[in-house]
Amino acid sequence: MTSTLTISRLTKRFGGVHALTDVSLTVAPGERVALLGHNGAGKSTLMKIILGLISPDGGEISVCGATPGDAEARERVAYLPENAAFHYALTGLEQITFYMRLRGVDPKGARDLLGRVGLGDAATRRIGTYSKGMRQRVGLAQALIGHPRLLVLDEPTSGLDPVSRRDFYELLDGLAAEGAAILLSSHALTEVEARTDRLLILSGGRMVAGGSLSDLRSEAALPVALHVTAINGYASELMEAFPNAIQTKEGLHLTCAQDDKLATLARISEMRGKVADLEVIPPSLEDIYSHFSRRDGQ
Ligand SMILES: Nc1ncnc2c1ncn2[C@@H]1O[C@H](COP(=O)(O)OP(=O)(O)OP(=O)(O)O)[C@@H](O)[C@H]1O
Repeated sequence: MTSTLTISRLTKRFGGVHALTDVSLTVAPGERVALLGHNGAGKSTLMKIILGLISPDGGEISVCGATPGDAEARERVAYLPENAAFHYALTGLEQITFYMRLRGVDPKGARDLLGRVGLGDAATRRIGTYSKGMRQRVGLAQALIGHPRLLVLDEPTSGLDPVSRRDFYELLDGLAAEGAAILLSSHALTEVEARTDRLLILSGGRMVAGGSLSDLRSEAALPVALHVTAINGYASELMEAFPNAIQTKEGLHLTCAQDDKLATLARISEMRGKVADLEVIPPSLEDIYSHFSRRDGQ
């Protein structure tokens, strides 16, 4: 399938700052891709280049087959900034009608668009009375004008409560199911783990990792943690069998390499008469993320 967004060896400098170095990525139609990275990693720079707001120093980029900033690309790409600001005195309906006119789209569809993002009932209320979650929805409605093929969303759920976040991702799921490609930046790791198809990690302007969580997990090969709860009175016997473990109130805590996981489990299983419970804790997305971010010397 032809990618909606194709970036190859993109480079951008600001004076002595290497904001992006050799960055390559693709986003296919219907794919939801999360862009992760520490502050200053280069996420906004990458988004600005995709939107055609700034030019790269090197590399190639194609948005729906066009060059960013061209009329064709601008028509097909939508952007939602982290804190979308609207005129507080306008109603949602007035605001979206205004944007539709600006984009040369028939504003008759404004109410439907607001209904689609769950603002049908609030359409004629002033935006000044909306909650942050509702304002984000106005931003999304604005981004959806003209059926964009690529949505670029800058930390779209920051500041939203868990229910609003879930609703927001449900909207994105629907758009992706219709074939829109979605690239969103986020610092909320556990959230994007569950709600996107692929994660990309930028660190110091370089793309240091990319793939599904399980791809990243196996590439990082971080140790697995095991919590063993001892049957009353057997904690010290278990400690003797695993001298490198840390003794806890209920039993012991040990770590082992991914490759040793089954062998370690087998050893614990041999001691089942002394073990009340066992919990295997895989590395979290935070662990995996710090692993890749650190690898670049950050
Ligand atoms: N216009 C500019 N002039 C000079 N340096 C810049 C400019 N824009 C970005 N930079 C630098 O480029 C690097 C990447 O910045 P960028 O804003 O892309 O990071 P980011 O990943 O979006 O960070 P954050 O998560 O904090 O928003 C940083 O070192 C930043 O200071």
